[in-house]
Amino acid sequence: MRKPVRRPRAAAKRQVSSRLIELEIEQVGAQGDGVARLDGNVVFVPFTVAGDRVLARIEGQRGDGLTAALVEVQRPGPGRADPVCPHFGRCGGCTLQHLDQAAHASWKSGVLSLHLARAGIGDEMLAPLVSVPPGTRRRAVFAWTSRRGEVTLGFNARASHAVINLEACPLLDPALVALLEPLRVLLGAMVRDGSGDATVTLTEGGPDLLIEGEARLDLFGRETLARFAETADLARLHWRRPGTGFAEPIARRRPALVRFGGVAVEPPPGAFLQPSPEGERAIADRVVAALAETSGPIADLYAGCGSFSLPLVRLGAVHAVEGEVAPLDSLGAAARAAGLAITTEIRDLARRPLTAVDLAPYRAVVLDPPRAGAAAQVAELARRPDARKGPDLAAMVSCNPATLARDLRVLIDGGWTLIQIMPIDQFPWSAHLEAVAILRR
Ligand SMILES: C[S@@+](CC[C@H](N)C(=O)[O-])C[C@H]1O[C@@H](n2cnc3c(N)ncnc32)[C@H](O)[C@@H]1O
Repeated sequence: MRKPVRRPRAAAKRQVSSRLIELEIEQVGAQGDGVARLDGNVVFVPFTVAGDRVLARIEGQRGDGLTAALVEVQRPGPGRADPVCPHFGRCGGCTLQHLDQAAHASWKSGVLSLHLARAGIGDEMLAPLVSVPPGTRRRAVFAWTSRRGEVTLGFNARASHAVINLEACPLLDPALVALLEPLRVLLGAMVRDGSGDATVTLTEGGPDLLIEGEARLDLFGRETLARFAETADLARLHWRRPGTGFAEPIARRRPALVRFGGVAVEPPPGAFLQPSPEGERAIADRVVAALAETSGPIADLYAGCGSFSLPLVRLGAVHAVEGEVAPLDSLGAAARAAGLAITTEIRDLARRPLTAVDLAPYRAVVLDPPRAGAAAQVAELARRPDARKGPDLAAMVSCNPATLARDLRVLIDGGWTLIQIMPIDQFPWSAHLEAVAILRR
C-alpha cells in the first residue's frame, strides 16, 4: 500500500500566511534550513540555527512542510556567527555563513551520519571533518548577462536564475575575484545583449578562461578577446557557443598546467577539477594512504584528468577509466611524457561498468563518480564469482552523501567492510559535502 503523503494543514497555512509568527528553531535540516514546528507542521526557515527564536513569515510549501522567510532573530541560538560576505542572503553560493565554525562542522558531519543511518550504516567509522579554508577555491563557473552592454557577472541568486553582480567572494582565491571587473568590461564590449557563463581556473601558467556565449565571433571579437588575454595575463582563452561542444582557442600564451602527485597535466578548457588544491590534496592523500598496502594494479574509475591516478602510480600500475575523451587525453599525454605506468580507457561506467571479470586483475579500486553516484559500478563490485580474484581494497570518493550511502549499502551487502569514512568540507558555508570512504573485503 502506498504511504499517504502528509500535506501541511491548509487551514494552518491560511491562518498564518499573512502575519508574523514566532518560531523556535529545533535543528538545521539536511538542506541547510532551520527546522521549527507550528501546529503540527514542520516549517523550514533559511538562515537560522538551532536555538534561535525568530519572527518569520510563512511563504509556501516544501514537500510535506511549510517554508517561511526569516524576518528577525529575536534571540540568537548558540553557534550563530556574523556572515562575512556582503552578498550573503541573496547569493546562492553560500547559505550557511550564519553558522560559526564549530556549528558548521558538527552540522556537516551530522548530515553524513544521517544519510548513513538512512542506509542502515552506523557512524562508528566516521572520522573528524577535514575543513578546507575559504579563499582557496581555484575554479569557478560565473554566470553573466549583458543588457545594452551593461554586464552582470557572478553567481546565481538563491533559488533563482537571476545573477548576482559579484563584488567580493570570501570563498574564491583572490586572483579569481580580481578578474571579475576586467571580465565585465570585456563582455560589455563584446556582447550588447546576451548571456552565458565563464569558467575560470587558476593554473601554474595563470588563469585559464573559457567563455560560453551565443555570439558568433568575427575578427573584431577575436582581436578583442586576444587583447584581453594579454592584459589579464591569462594562460589560455577559449570561446564556446552553447550546444556546439567546441571550444575555439583564442589565445594560448602559456600552458595551463596543474600538478597531480607532482606530475604536470594540461586539462582541457573548462575541465572538472576539485575546487581547491587543498581539498584535492586532502582527498588524494587519504586515498593513497589507504591503498598503500596494495601490491598490484589499481583501477581508477571516473578518473577525470588524473587527480588520483597520478599520485597512485607510485604504488603500482594504474588503469584510468573515464567517460569524457578530453580529460583522459590530458592524463594520457601527461603519463606518456613522464613515462608512467598508466593506461587509459574511455568508457561509460553507468551503461557499461567494469564487470566482476574485468575487475579480476586489480588489487584495489578507486571510484569518484558524479553526484548521481555509481550504482551500476558498485553492483559489479559487490558481485565476486571467484573470491581469489579482484580488488580487496576500495576508496570511494563522493560529493553527494545520499548516493554515497546508497552505494556503500550495496558494497556492504556484497561482502565489503567499511573501514573509515572521512568527511572533507571542500564547500565551506554551503550544504555540499565531499567524503572519502575506505572499504576492504
Ligand atoms: C567528480 S568527477 C571526478 C574526476 C576526478 N577523479 C577528479 O578528482 O578530478 C567525476 C568524473 O566522472 C566522469 N563521469 C561522469 N559520468 C560518467 C560515466 N557515466 N562514466 C564514466 N565517467 C563518468 C566525469 O567526466 C568526471 O570526470
